[in-house]
Amino acid sequence: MPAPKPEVLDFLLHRRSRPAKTLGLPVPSPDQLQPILTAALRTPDHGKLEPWRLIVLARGAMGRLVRLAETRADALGLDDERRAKGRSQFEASHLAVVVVASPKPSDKVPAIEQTLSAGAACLGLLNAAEAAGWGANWLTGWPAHDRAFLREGLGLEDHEFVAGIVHIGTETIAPPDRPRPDVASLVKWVSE
Ligand SMILES: Cc1cc2nc3c(=O)[nH]c(=O)nc-3n(C[C@H](O)[C@H](O)[C@H](O)COP(=O)(O)O)c2cc1C
Repeated sequence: MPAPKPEVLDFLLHRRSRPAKTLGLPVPSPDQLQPILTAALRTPDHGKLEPWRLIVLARGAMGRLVRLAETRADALGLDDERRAKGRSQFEASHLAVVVVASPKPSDKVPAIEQTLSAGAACLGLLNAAEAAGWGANWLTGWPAHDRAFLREGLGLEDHEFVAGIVHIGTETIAPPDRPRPDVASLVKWVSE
């Protein structure tokens, strides 16, 4: 049995996101981000298909994405609230990592399992960022589901999609934790 790592278990018992709009400067440097990305991609992956890839959005990319979100909101006829939501995550962000689900053709590994692996990479990214002392938040929003935004803004191919846009930065305030699940009501033990 591997040696217990109580500090790691304690971390997992208390890990939490920080709202993207409360994340400020500084953000991780490329060198600081590298182990976080490496940890994120050390994710369970049935068949070693690597059905994901990452796009790091630096501050310089955000203005272009804000403008594209505006253009797409016009094209889609979105109301002011939806328009502002689509824009705001890029407006407020200094650094984000897009986890792109990039499914691979496989007779053995169903598409859903490849999607789950991409989701696991998102959680790995969140946890690694927090473990490294940063705040992070996993968002999507309508632009993450808009094919034109994905193609023009992020260069995704048509078979690819966004599993998550994980914003990373420095915590400025610590809002109260959200209520957590009642574990007993969600776990069933089966013994025979
Ligand atoms: C796939 C996915 C997409 C999400 N997209 C959004 C979003 O667009 N906007 C939002 O406010 N929260 C979104 N959330 C929820 C946030 O990540 C939220 O902060 C998170 O559930 C808090 O969880 P934690 O504190 O356990 O990390 C999303 C969560 C998941 C799993």
